[in-house]
Amino acid sequence: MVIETVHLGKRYGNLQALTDLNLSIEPGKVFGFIGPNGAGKSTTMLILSTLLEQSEGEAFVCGYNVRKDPASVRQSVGYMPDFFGVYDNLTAVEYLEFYAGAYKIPASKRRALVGDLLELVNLSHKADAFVDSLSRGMQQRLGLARCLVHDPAVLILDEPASGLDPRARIELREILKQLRGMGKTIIISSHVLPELAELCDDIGVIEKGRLIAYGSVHEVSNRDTGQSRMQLRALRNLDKAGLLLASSPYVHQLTEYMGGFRFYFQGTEQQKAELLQELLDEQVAVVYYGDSKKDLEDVFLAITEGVGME
Ligand SMILES: Nc1ncnc2c1ncn2[C@@H]1O[C@H](COP(=O)(O)OP(=O)(O)OP(=O)(O)O)[C@@H](O)[C@H]1O
Repeated sequence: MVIETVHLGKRYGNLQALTDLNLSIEPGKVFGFIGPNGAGKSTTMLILSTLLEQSEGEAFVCGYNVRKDPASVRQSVGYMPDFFGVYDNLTAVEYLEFYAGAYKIPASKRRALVGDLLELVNLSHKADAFVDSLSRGMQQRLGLARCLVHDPAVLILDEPASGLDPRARIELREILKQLRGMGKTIIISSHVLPELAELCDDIGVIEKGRLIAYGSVHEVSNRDTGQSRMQLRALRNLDKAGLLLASSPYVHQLTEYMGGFRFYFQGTEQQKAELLQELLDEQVAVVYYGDSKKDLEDVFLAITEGVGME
């Protein structure tokens, strides 16, 4: 395991911000940490980055104990806080060279390293721009480059997509996919699930300091309700599709939606595949048949509903 927490807990005075957190993240995986504001995501990430000491339990990064061997953990981790300041009067190159120096990268190697990093985060064209003149999306990407200067095995990214417009989010996601392809283990937090669904191997949902769901995106999405929200779009024979769906024992709460239907499917993957085959046999010109993405948000709301309310 690259990251492991064992009965991890954190108290701030009287407030128990994190309770009995047990996580195991394998090498090369992207783990999405989801929860509303104040759930304990940042607290966990700060502990794993050695910037905050836990009150209970243990945490390990690349086999190093965060409390006993923080220097080794820091060499293994690139941490991006949810808010970071950028310095005025520094260009993107100078900014990254400064951090490369802080990580004791030899001066002779810094220029080439910074060039590579800027290319990775699509900022080569802004190398000599002042950092405070960059857009929010570009600053986020520069922040990502900053936490890569020492080539860490693990990236811990606290809400990296917050405050970004859709295009900037997509750009960030593409870069994260590249980093995943390079074998990095990534923990990324968000208070919205759909944003992470595509990127993550596993997700954990945290609420009031407790992990309340943990597993693959698919497992967590279907866990609570035991059913998945589906969407069908078709070009022709929609009336036939409607009749077929309405008569299926697996389909519930069928509604028309954007040139097709939305419905809840209660059944196995095999039964899902058979239903699609029946639609095709009826000459329904299917252009989309799959999970209704937007609804992952509903799942999140359903899972977290009532947690922490006595
Ligand atoms: N330094 C601190 N002192 C006291 N309480 C704190 C401190 N930092 C965080 N908390 C509290 O601990 C709880 C967890 O906060 P945390 O920042 O870990 O949540 P989060 O899930 O990261 O939320 P956000 O998305 O808002 O950052 C919250 O109730 C918060 O108010």
